[in-house]
Order: sequence, then C-alpha cells, then structure tokens
Amino acid sequence: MNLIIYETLRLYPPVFAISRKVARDVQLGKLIIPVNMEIMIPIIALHHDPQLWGDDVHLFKPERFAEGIAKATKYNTAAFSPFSLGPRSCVGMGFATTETKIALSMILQRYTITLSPAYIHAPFPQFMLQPQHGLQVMLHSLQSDA
Ligand code: HEM
Repeated sequence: MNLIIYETLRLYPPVFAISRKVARDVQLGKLIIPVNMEIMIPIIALHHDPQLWGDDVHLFKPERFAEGIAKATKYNTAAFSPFSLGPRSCVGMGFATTETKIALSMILQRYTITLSPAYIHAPFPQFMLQPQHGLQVMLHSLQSDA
C-alpha cells in the first residue's frame, strides 16, 4: 500500500508548491539568490521531471518505489517531497499516511472500487491540487446479498 500512496502523492501532490524566504545569499550553480528573496518550490514539477524519473514519468507505476524512495529518485531525495523536507516539513505526515491506510483497508475489505464513467480526469491546482469535477467512483459490495 505504501507504493500506491507514494505514487499517488508523486503524480498528484495535494500541496503542489511551497515557498521559502532565503536566509542568506546562496549560490546555486550559476544562480545567485539574494537574502530575503522569496522563492517558490514547485513540488509538482519535481515530481513530473522526466530527467529525474524517466520517460514513464506520467504513468501511474507504484512499482517504481519497490526498492525505496532513494532508488526511485536516483538518489535525488528532494525529487520526491509531497510533505516537504527539512525542519519545517509536514508534522502530520505519519498521521496522514496511517489514516489513508486505515481508511483504504476498511473500504477494500468491504468493496471493490471502479471509476464512474462520469469521471473526467482534470487535476486542478486551486489552493490544493484537487479533481476539478470531483471524483465519482462506484462501490461494489464484496458481500453477497444472500
Ligand atoms: C496527504 C496529506 C498531507 C500532505 C500532502 C501535507 C503536506 C504538507 C507540506 C508540503 C507541508 C509544508 C508546507 C510549507 O512549508 O509551506 C506541510 C506542513 C504542515 N502540515 Fe501537512 N500535509 C498533509 C497532512 C497533514 C495533516 C493530517 C496534518 C495534521 C494532523 C498536517 C499538519 C501540518 C502542519 C502543522 C504543517 C506545518 C509544519 C511547520 O511549518 O513546521 N498535515 N504539510
């Protein structure tokens, strides 16, 4: 389940960008970033960079994480940061991941899920990344009616 959660967060990071204020002058390659400048870190762009992830970057392939995040990112740890990194990263990461696993386990013990024909795939960045027209699914009970 970890692999599926990682791959979902890679393709559709709810927090698709974060900002940071530069604490001191920094040189990044040929780029000099002056103190106090506010920079935007586009998490979603890092997650969709074919140079980091390969030509199959846009495909949903949970197995890319089978040997861990480091291997999947070719040891560019910052390439996968749905919860941000460092001392101001998400304090709810463990809670959110555990909650997702519990909810999914409870649903999948009782139902199979298929997408509704009404679903239109349109990830939409509005404060958080969200499905623009909702996420219509059909639940089929695993228990027979008898
Ligand atoms: C899938 C679910 C979640 C994602 C993808 C997520 C992602 C993030 C990201 C990227 C940040 C850094 C924001 C920034 O620096 O501007 C953040 C910060 C934070 N998150 Fe989450 N989060 C999630 C769930 C939660 C939950 C469930 C909680 C609380 C129970 C939570 C509490 C926080 C707090 C308090 C911060 C601020 C930490 C700080 O600034 O020191 N998050 N989150």
